[in-house]
Amino acid sequence: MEAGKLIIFTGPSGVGKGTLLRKLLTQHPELVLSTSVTTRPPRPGEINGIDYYFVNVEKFQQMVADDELLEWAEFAGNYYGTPRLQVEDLISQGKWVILEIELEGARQIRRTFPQALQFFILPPSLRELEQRIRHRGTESEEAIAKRLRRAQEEINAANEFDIQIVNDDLEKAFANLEAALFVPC
Ligand SMILES: Nc1ncnc2c1ncn2[C@@H]1O[C@H](COP(=O)(O)OP(=O)(O)OP(=O)(O)O)[C@@H](O)[C@H]1O
Ligand SMILES: Nc1nc2c(ncn2[C@@H]2O[C@H](COP(=O)(O)O)[C@@H](O)[C@H]2O)c(=O)[nH]1
Repeated sequence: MEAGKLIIFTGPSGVGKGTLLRKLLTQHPELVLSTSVTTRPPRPGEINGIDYYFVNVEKFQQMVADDELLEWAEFAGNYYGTPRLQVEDLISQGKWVILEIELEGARQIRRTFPQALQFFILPPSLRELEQRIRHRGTESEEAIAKRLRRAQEEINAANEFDIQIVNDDLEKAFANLEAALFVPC
């Protein structure tokens, strides 16, 4: 059986991680996106167990205490984490598993899975990043402000990651992502 692989996908909120990943999964259905646990309330249209496992703070803290999360972090007022079992099972089955996570979680994974392939997605500018978050229309003003405050700190950490991709033109960014992911060995 081919060896499984862990792939980290990080970058500031609104940069287009989810957009790139949806395209990647459509074209490469053999890849698996890990479903995270979060205390953030669902956005309209989000489905429990598909977009996230939506839990309350007590349940999240219990999962942390029981060591059920591979990594976790607080981000813009909510908790997010990666269920350990699901990821470990998939990797042992030889799957390539993608984690779409924020910076602190990515750093934790880097320590525990140094072999993970790490992507950092950059915006063409902070101004464009702000426009993308606003146009998405999913966050309150307060949440947008929190996410943008965090964005600069995240961008400053881009060089910690193996591969940086600027998501300016979507098709170009996607081609760079595919090329880096499926590099011939
Ligand atoms: N290359 C691009 N050019 C213009 N708009 C884009 C591009 N990529 C993504 N977008 C748009 O930017 C918005 C944010 O994208 P997306 O939700 O994928 O970001 P994200 O990084 O997954 O955010 P979060 O971390 O908050 O989940 C969406 O409205 C999306 O359509
Ligand atoms: N550390 C983790 N970060 C995660 C996880 N799942 C998602 N995220 C990141 O949180 C922010 C906000 O997400 P949103 O859905 O509220 O916009 C974003 O950067 C995600 O990548 C996780 O399991 N662990």
